[in-house]
Amino acid sequence: MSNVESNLSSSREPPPGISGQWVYANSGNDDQPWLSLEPIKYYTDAYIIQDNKILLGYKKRGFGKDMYNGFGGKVEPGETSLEAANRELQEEAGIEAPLRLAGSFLFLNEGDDHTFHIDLYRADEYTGTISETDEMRPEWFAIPPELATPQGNSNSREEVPPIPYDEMWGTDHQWLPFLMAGTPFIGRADFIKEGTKFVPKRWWFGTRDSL
Ligand SMILES: CNc1ncnc2c1ncn2[C@@H]1O[C@H](COP(=O)(O)OP(=O)(O)OP(=O)(O)O)[C@@H](O)[C@H]1O
Repeated sequence: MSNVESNLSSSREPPPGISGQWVYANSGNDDQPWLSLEPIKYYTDAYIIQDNKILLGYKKRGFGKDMYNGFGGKVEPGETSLEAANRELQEEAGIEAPLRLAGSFLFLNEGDDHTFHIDLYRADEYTGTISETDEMRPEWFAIPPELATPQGNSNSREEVPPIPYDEMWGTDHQWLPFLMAGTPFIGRADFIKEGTKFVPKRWWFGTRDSL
């Protein structure tokens, strides 16, 4: 096998920390070394999808400040990941929803003493009134036309802006389409910090037909 072929086939293999039967979906900066895995801390992010729109929150303080993200946070001791996702959705957006696991990924940031394991949840309905909190400002964005479904009311979709990927984590555009399509996914994203910015160093995502 030539070097080019062996690099290509190894970049399609799941990275350290990822196991199970996953089909390669995308990767980037495959020539970069992976960071070394650190002890894992568990986090959640939750997304509401309705009428071909997705609800994101603009983070007003703390980690990820000034970026749009799902509603979520740390899994506290004694909680399951799903319990944490429900609690954080209530705390940060003021709503309740029948969240379902959509995928997960590992996030490493150079120099950090831990690896983030982030479970991503989705619900297609919610109860309560979406409310701005100290931490998050909720806003609706349009699902891209290729992922929009006929069930949704597309008129309201046209009244909101497209997903603001340039104000989100640098690898979100690699996996958020899987969450919106309902395709289970897993992955890993390593970042380096340049000044105050987090820059993707290397990433890999895989999918499968069902969880
Ligand atoms: C590529 N990297 C990433 N991509 C997408 N989302 C990421 C992320 N890295 C962290 N996140 C999310 O950012 C929130 C931080 O949580 P954070 O606010 O610190 O937690 P929590 O609310 O428990 O904290 P406080 O109680 O306020 O300290 C939490 O939803 C977590 O999933």
